[in-house]
Amino acid sequence: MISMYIIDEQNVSGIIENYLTTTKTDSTSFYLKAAEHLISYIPESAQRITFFIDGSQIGTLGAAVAYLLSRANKDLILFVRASSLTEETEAFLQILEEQKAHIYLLNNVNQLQDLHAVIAETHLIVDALATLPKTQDEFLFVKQLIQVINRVQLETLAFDFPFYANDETIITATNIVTFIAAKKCFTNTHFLTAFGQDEISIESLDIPELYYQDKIEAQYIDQDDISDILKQKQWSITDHKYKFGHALIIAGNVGTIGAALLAGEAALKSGCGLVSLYTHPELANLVPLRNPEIMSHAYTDINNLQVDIKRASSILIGPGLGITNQSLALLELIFAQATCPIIVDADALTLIHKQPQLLTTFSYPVIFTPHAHEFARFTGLEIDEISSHRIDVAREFAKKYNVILALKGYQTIISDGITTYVNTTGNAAMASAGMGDVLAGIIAAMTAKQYASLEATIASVYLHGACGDWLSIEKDRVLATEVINEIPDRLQFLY
Ligand SMILES: NC(=O)C1=CN([C@@H]2O[C@H](COP(=O)(O)OP(=O)(O)OC[C@H]3O[C@@H](n4cnc5c(N)ncnc54)[C@H](OP(=O)(O)O)[C@@H]3O)[C@@H](O)[C@H]2O)[C@@H](O)CC1
Ligand SMILES: Nc1ncnc2c1ncn2[C@@H]1O[C@H](COP(=O)(O)OP(=O)(O)O)[C@@H](O)[C@H]1O
Repeated sequence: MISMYIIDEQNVSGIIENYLTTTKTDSTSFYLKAAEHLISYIPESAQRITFFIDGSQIGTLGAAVAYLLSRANKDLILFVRASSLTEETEAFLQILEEQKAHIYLLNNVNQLQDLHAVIAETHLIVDALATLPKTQDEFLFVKQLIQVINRVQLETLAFDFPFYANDETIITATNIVTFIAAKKCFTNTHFLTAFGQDEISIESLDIPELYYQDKIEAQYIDQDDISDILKQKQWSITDHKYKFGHALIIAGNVGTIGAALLAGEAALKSGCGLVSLYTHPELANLVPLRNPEIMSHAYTDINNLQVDIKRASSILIGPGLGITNQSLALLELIFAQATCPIIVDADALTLIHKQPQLLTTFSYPVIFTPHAHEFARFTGLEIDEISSHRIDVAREFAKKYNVILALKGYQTIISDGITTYVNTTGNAAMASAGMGDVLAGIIAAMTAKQYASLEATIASVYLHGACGDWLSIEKDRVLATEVINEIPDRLQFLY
């Protein structure tokens, strides 16, 4: 993990400025001290180095590193993209100019034609750009600049984050050193596809958390967080099954009874005391043949269902349920009568979209677990919009509907609208049918065991991914049932 906290990349300059002003730190000394650390990221073998800097504080860090490198007799070319520079950058550039570094002001598209040839002669690119384009002209300029830089295919060190024009046009950095904390752009799907966490190092710049705590957008979940959550519940040798909670699951249909079984089995393996499954009338009798621990009923048995709704300590609705009027009626019944946390997954997410008034009436915790496609269907947002702003869209949705949202995928985002978490477990070997049904079953168990809903969701998402990571050490593909069987061991390990 690179850092626990995630901040917006556009806040870094302000945080540095505020820190320098508040602490009355001498800014030149600050940048030079930071540059002394940063210089260790420059390979010894790179003799000719191209810098791209701008008017941001990141640009100043670039200029400070260039200044130190010029004293080490490196050959430097600096391209400066800015209408105004910080005082410190101006001062560093003045010295660099005196020391015969090549400095070019980069403000004209025509200059880009010759840029490729100039950069190609060097051994390393340092991307110290951080000011995102504000106008269409700037955007077009930056886009072309990035394309030229990427075409050279040189080793590229990015300061803070690889500079980007949009999701498709990002500097293809080979190394990233990020400042203060991790950056929000790192959680976007395009970035996650382009860069691995291994390529990212962090330098705190010795700025204490106090100076950015109000800018924290999200935090990565780590193993210690999960252990702390799990340890909140200690079980006694005299406990009976009701102490471990009763999960009520409404799931499955003709052709998708598997989803219901996966959720039910996952709930049991996650330590739930009892699981009651309500499913399609033709399938209810088949459930015990596969899993005798699960109590199964037809979802048309409304009298029994109403009793179980009152007895349940968590209710999961949706996996494989089907998008039918019957399912919608069940959803309405649950929302009307529940007194415990509800997990809304899969088809129930699609159905609830048709009855949004349900989301204005509940008084118990509600947990939504959409994948990106289900989330797009619900919100009307484009998949691209979701992929580019995963933290923002998850937080805003959770806040708007007063629910806990787990936006699934690589690095699942979990938010209650106030605090947002980014999961650090799970991998593409888990991209197989029924994997989300298993997660829903784990969350049903954790909430049934009376963990607070947000903490139950975080712990479940982490545990689910940890099972997948463990299994994928020896396998390229991981099945949903394999994850279920791994749950008890991983759970014990995390305790
Ligand atoms: N054994 C069983 O009984 C099983 C039963 N199941 C049950 O089936 C029901 C339907 O669930 P479902 O998610 O497959 O279909 P649905 O919501 O219509 O989405 C379809 C489109 O969404 C997309 N997409 C899909 N996943 C995505 C992702 N992770 N992240 C992003 N996008 C994703 C993809 O579109 P694409 O990206 O290819 O354009 C795809 O074409 C549900 O009740 C479930 O519980 C399944 O769990 C399987 C095992
Ligand atoms: N590439 C991936 N990296 C990490 N986790 C993944 C990846 N692909 C899928 N998963 C996880 O697997 C689960 C898939 O859920 P979902 O798409 O609802 O599956 P299904 O509908 O088949 O049950 C989610 O928890 C998701 O986070």
